[in-house]
Amino acid sequence: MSNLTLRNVVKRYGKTEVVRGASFEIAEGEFVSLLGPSGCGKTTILRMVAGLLEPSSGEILIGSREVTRLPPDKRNIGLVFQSYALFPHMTVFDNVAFGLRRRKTEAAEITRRVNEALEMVRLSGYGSRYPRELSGGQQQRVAMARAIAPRPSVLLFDEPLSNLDASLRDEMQIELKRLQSELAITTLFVTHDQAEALSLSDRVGVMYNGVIQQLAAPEAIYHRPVNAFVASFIGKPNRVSGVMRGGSLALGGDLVIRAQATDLPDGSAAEAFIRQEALQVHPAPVDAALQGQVVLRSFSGPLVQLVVRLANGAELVVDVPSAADAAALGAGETVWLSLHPRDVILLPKEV
Ligand SMILES: Nc1ncnc2c1ncn2[C@@H]1O[C@H](COP(=O)(O)OP(=O)(O)OP(=O)(O)O)[C@@H](O)[C@H]1O
Repeated sequence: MSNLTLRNVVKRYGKTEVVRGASFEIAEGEFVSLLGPSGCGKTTILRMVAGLLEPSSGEILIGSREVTRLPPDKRNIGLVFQSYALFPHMTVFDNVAFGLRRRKTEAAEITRRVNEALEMVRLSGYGSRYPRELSGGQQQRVAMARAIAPRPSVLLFDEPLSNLDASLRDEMQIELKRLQSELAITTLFVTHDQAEALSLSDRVGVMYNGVIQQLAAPEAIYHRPVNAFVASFIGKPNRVSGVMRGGSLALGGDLVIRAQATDLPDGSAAEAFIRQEALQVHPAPVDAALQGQVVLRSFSGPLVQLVVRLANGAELVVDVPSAADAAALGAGETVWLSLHPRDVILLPKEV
């Protein structure tokens, strides 16, 4: 086991920088996800760590060993891809044994480690099957067993669950979390699925445009985003613009959003990001609430979603638990929205 360090890693194609100076460290046993929209550069980072792509500049270290220009098989990493990439003509046992045989591990030790790895992914007894005789989820577990059997220093996952259907993906997420915490292997996980990244990771790096915008614990990413990209990418919150007046955001008319202490100067343009679950709906006026009108109501089972239009034309989406009184409100009704100042994320307006 080792930590993984990237120092100012850049990848350039022609004049385009697709990774612009990535610097971060993953501690021993830590699980870090890179999360971002398609094309942001997350897979490129993973492939450089794996040794499948050479950085244009910068350094990659596993433990204290510099591996920047070493081939993949000299890095002691385990790789799991979206496509499983199992060898179709080999049994499950031989697939899992592959890395160990390449290292000339002794036969008895191979058998022991393959069985141990298959047990860890709950596939004991499947050793003599071929990949085509397994479900997608089982094949992905074989791929995981193959990655962990040689006891790598670092595990790399490239969207490993995105080929699985939704219920299997949830199940595999729990499996993966269990496996990683049992093995405590340093892990870099690439995904575009924010729920997956938030629920699995010790820290999440949100990427956009070749830059890691914020690398922090899931709660910090969700509640204390550092910029508008992170705030709007995670959870798709409501977003309203205004001007700072006495520590609150004035939206125009007499609409004001109170926030917690902020260092944004009075008179500056700012945006408030408000999660849909942070707003409370009232059928009658309450203190410091925003008055509006319900323009849309949709029922989704556990939640009713209301779209409320404020006097300035801004529309806010509110999630109301189905069992709450406010869930009975319908289009056309006048409502008041309240929220706690701590639930308002205020950021300077980006131009
Ligand atoms: N060989 C290449 N030549 C030129 N540009 C490339 C090459 N490979 C990747 N890119 C570009 O690098 C950028 C980052 O790609 P990357 O695969 O890392 O994105 P990603 O965030 O993993 O997206 P996805 O989730 O779609 O895989 C993209 O804009 C892509 O078009």
